[in-house]
Amino acid sequence: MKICVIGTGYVGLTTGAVLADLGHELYCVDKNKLIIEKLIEGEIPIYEPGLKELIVRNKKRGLLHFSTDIQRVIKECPILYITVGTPTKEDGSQNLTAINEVIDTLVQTITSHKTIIIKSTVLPGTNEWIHQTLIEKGIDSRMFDVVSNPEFLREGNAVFDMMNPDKIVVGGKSPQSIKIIQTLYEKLQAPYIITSLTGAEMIKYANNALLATKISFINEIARICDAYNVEVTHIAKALGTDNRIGPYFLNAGLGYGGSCFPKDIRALEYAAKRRNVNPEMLRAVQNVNDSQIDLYIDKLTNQLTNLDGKKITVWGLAFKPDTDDIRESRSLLLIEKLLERGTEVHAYDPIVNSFEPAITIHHDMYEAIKGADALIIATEWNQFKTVDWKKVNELMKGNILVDGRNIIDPKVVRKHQLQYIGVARQ
Ligand SMILES: NC(=O)c1ccc[n+]([C@@H]2O[C@H](COP(=O)([O-])OP(=O)(O)OC[C@H]3O[C@@H](n4cnc5c(N)ncnc54)[C@H](O)[C@@H]3O)[C@@H](O)[C@H]2O)c1
Ligand SMILES: O=c1ccn([C@@H]2O[C@H](COP(=O)(O)OP(=O)(O)O[C@H]3O[C@H](CO)[C@@H](O)[C@H](O)[C@H]3O)[C@@H](O)[C@H]2O)c(=O)[nH]1
Repeated sequence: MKICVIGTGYVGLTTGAVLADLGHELYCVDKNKLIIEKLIEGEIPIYEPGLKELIVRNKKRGLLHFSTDIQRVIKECPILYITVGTPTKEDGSQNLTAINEVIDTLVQTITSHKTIIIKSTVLPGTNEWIHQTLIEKGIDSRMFDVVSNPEFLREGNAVFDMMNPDKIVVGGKSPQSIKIIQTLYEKLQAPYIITSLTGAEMIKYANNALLATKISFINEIARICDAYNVEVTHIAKALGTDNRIGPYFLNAGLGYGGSCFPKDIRALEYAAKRRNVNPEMLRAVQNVNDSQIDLYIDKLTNQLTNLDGKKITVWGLAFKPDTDDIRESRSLLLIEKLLERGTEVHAYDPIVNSFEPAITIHHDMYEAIKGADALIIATEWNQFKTVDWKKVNELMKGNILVDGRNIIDPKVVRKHQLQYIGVARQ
C-alpha cells in the first residue's frame, strides 16, 4: 500500500525512511519545495545519525520517493501521515496553521478512502476537531478515518527510537484504522496502547511533561545539594538504582531545551487552564527551567566580577548532542544573556555553524578558546568529554570552566589549574 508523509522535517523524514526500510512504499512531500528538491538531488537537509544511509538505501530499493506534487501524491496514497510542525505561541496556545493548510489540501484532494494518521503533537481534542472539520468542509465521514499515533523519538537517536519504540500509542475511532497501524508496524516489537483520539494526544504530553519534570526535579535537588556541598551526580546515581525511578533524565545542568519540551509543557499548561485546571506542577517545572541559566551566569559573574568586555567561549550550540537543531537551545538563551551583559561571545559546535544573534563561530574547538576569560560547555557532545585540558589552560587567558552539562570531572580540570564552576559538583 502506498503511504504519503506530509511534512518532511525531523519527524516526517525519519518516518518516511523508517517505514520504507520496513518494506512499505513511501512518498514524502513538503510545502517547502527546496527541501524536496534537495532530497531528490540526494542532499539530506537535517543532521540525524543513520538517517542518510537509510534514505540512500531505500531510494535505491525504489521504496522511498520525494515529490513536490502534493495533491497527486495524496490522491494516489490511501494512507497519509501528517507530520507538520505545531509550534506554540508565547501563551502556550498552539499555532495550527500547518494543520489547517493540510486540512484544506485534503478537502480539495480526497476522492477515495484515506487513513489519516496524525503524528504531529497536538493538544487534547485536536484530532476530534480535525475529524469534525473534514466533515464540516464536505468530506463524507465514510471517506476517511483519523488516527492519532504520536511520536516519541528523540532527536539524535531518531532512527533507533523509531525502529525500537518502547510503545506504540494508537488512538482511533474505527477498529479497521487501528488494524492498519498494526499492519504498518508489524515488524516492530513494542506493546500497543490503544485508546481514544484524545487519550493518545494526552499520553504524548504526559510523557514529555514527566520527563521534563525529572530534569527540573534534579536541577532543584542540585541547588539544595550546592547549599550543603553535596555532589549531585551521586544523588542521581543513587536515585537511578531505584527501579521505580529509573536512571534516565536525572542529569542536572542548564536545563531542557529543544523543539519539544519547552513548547509542549507550555501547551499542556495552556490546555489545563483552558478547562479551569490549575497546573501547579507544570508551572513549577518551567519556573525551575527558566531560572537555570541565570544560576550559572550568577556563578560566573561572582568569579569574573563583571562580564562586560570579557571574552567568553561557548562550546555547543545545538540543543542536545547529535543534532543540528537549535530550536529553543539553551545555548541560544545563554548567549543572549551574555551579549546583554556586554560579553564578546565566541562559539564552537561540531555541527552547527550558523547562529542568530551573530557571534564569532569557530571551526575548531581549541581555536575558539584562544584568549578567552571563561569557557562554558552548553551541550553534552561526546567531543567535550575528552578534552586536552593542558592545552585549554595554555590557550585561554583566564582559567574558568563552566560545565553546564555535568560532563566533566572537576578533579581532572583542577589538576590543570582550571577553576571548575558547576552546580553541586565537588
Ligand atoms: N522533532 C522531534 O523530535 C519530534 C518528536 C516527536 C514529535 N514531534 C512533533 O512532530 C511534529 C513535527 O515536528 P518536526 O520537528 O519534524 O517539525 P519540522 O519543523 O522539522 O518539520 C515540519 C515540516 O512540515 C512542513 N510543512 C508545514 N506546513 C506544511 C503543509 N501545509 N504541507 C506540507 N508540509 C508542510 C514544513 O515545511 C517542515 O518541513 C510537531 O508536532 C512536533 O511537536 C517532534
Ligand atoms: O537528564 C537530562 C536529559 C535531557 N536534558 C535536556 O533535555 C532536552 C531534551 O532532551 P531529549 O529528551 O533527549 O531530546 P528531544 O529530542 O527533545 O526528545 C524529547 O522530545 C521529543 C519530542 O516530543 C519526544 O519525542 C522525546 O521522547 C523526548 O525525549 C535537551 O536540552 C537535553 O539537554 C537534561 O537537561 N537532562
